[in-house]
Amino acid sequence: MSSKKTTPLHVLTGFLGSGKTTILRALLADALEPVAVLVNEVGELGLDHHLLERVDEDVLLLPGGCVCCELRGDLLVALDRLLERRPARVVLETTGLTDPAPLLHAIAADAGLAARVELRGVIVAVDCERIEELAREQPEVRRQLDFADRVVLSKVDLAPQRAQGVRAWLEREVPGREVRAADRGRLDWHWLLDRPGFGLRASSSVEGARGWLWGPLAGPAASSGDGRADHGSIGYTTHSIRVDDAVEIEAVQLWLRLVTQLDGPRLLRIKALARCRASGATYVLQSAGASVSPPQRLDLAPPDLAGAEVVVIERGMPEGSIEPLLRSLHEALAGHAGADRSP
Ligand SMILES: Nc1nc2c(ncn2[C@@H]2O[C@H](COP(=O)(O)OP(=O)(O)OP(=O)(O)O)[C@@H](O)[C@H]2O)c(=O)[nH]1
Repeated sequence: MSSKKTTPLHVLTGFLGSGKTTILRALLADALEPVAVLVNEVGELGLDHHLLERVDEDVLLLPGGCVCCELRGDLLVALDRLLERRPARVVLETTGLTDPAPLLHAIAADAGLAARVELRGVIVAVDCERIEELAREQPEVRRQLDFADRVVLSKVDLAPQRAQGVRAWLEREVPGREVRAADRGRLDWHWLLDRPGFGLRASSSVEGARGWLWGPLAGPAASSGDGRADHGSIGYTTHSIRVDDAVEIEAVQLWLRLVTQLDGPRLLRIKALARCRASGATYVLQSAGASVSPPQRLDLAPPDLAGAEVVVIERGMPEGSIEPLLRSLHEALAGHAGADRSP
């Protein structure tokens, strides 16, 4: 075991909308030590750092792709930059579509980085309401669970009767994982962060990780031999929209409810930051599949946001459906609630 001082690095993953940012926001609010954060987002418009409500040099954003494939080089540079600030620990929040294997390999294979960080394991956020359906339909979910050291159950308050069943399901599907429930993001940080990871499959940090990363990989989204996640074959598409004028929050929220009723399973994630026309306040509007969250008012609003920024992540929508969907979004942003989606 090395005696050099290394910085604990925690990988926080989980499917789109599973509660990663909520956990991280609670952690940052409670942390008694300097925690640096790297947030990777699929969409080109990075919104998550606003949701963390902490915008400073200890929070770095990596938007526009996945660190497990197209942004791997950027990941290493960004981690290097964060480590320069000598944080007590670093948390990497992946996108919801990340395959942990090539990501962990990229970290372990970079000799400079591997000498400076101690991989403390993979934390997977699991949406209690949706996990079983997601595991059937979205190949990344199984991969993320396969690599989990600790599983955090989120949204237990929305589905308290499901929590016990989800625990039993996890024990059947990925036996031996440590599982705890979060209370709207909050949980025992000592349990989450201070205990060493990779304990289930290997003996110690990076070297140990290397062994199991290159062992046989299970699951339908297995990476290619060179460690690249093939997002192409399970493709997703992102659409980013900006408007300069403030919006009617109710109209956009209604649009969100309508489109997710129609196309929930294919509309993997929609997130909007929007300035309210009536009050001038900034709101986050969002959905994950067919599940729409209530509008959330941001205390720390981005000063340069005059109108709205929206990211739509979809998988498998026919081309002929996208154009009317985006047109109806523009109409909702302009204030026409329930806008017609027909081509
Ligand atoms: N009621 C309730 N809502 C939650 C809980 N955890 C997360 N949410 C809500 O679920 C939605 C998605 O949560 P996020 O934390 O943004 O999920 P995420 O995994 O970071 O999403 P992506 O970064 O887009 O993949 C938000 O509206 C959250 O407020 C919870 O424990 N209870």
